[in-house]
Amino acid sequence: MTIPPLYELEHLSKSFHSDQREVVALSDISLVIEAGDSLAVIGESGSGKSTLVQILCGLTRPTSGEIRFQGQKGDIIKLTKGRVQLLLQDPKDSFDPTWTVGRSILEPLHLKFSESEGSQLLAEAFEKVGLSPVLASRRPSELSGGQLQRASIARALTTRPDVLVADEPLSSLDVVSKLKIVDTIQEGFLRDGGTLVIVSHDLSAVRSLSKHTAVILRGELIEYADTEELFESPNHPYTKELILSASSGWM
Ligand SMILES: Nc1ncnc2c1ncn2[C@@H]1O[C@H](COP(=O)(O)OP(=O)(O)OP(=O)(O)O)[C@@H](O)[C@H]1O
Repeated sequence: MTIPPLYELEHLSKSFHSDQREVVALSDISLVIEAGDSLAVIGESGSGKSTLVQILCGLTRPTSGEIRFQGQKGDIIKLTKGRVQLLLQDPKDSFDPTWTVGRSILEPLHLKFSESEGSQLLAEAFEKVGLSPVLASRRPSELSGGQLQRASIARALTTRPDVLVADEPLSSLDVVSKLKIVDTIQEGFLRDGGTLVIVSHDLSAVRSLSKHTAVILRGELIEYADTEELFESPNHPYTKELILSASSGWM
């Protein structure tokens, strides 16, 4: 028996209606993501990357076309229950401002782990992302943007998801923190067989993290390839431009 891919997207489109105008965010996207794959989604601002991520997490439904998770159609939230972690660009959104950061991280762990196992996982995760353990007893407003982003990555990894869907997770980080996070995702998640979908403008991070890269331009998937191949010999003129502008520091 063949195992179906983790995700299959077929002719998927998504439109929004705002001010009586139709905005086509995604148009006729077909894509397969296998378990254990790491896929980067790149493209300019407004091209539809976040919309794609939201669809993968079941937070938005496509207007037309189909999405299957492990061969099954239906409500993606139900189908992926507990197996997909979404990591957002703004880490503030994933923490309760009235709780300590540690409590926010420990709370979802109660379902799967004992209290001492939870504390152990929290300590390990903080160490992996390079955060001092004392920060766990602070509130989100007492951490810098970069520290909070690292805490949200620690939180995403402690729940041991099968799939990590990350929308611009590196944007508020300095170079050293960025390298640390890339390393943590590689060593603490991908090496254990996790599946990653990452949206990022940081093409060097994309290059080291992802096996495959999808390029989106105005809602269309214009190129999909093995990451190294795509960076070495991009096919589409837009991809060439994107890689050139990144290497000259414009992205
Ligand atoms: N809820 C919404 N209502 C109306 N239009 C929307 C909505 N969400 C997204 N859009 C529009 O859909 C298009 C794609 O947006 P999306 O956020 O997916 O792009 P993006 O590539 O993630 O951009 P960025 O890199 O700036 O985050 C844009 O034109 C955006 O204005």
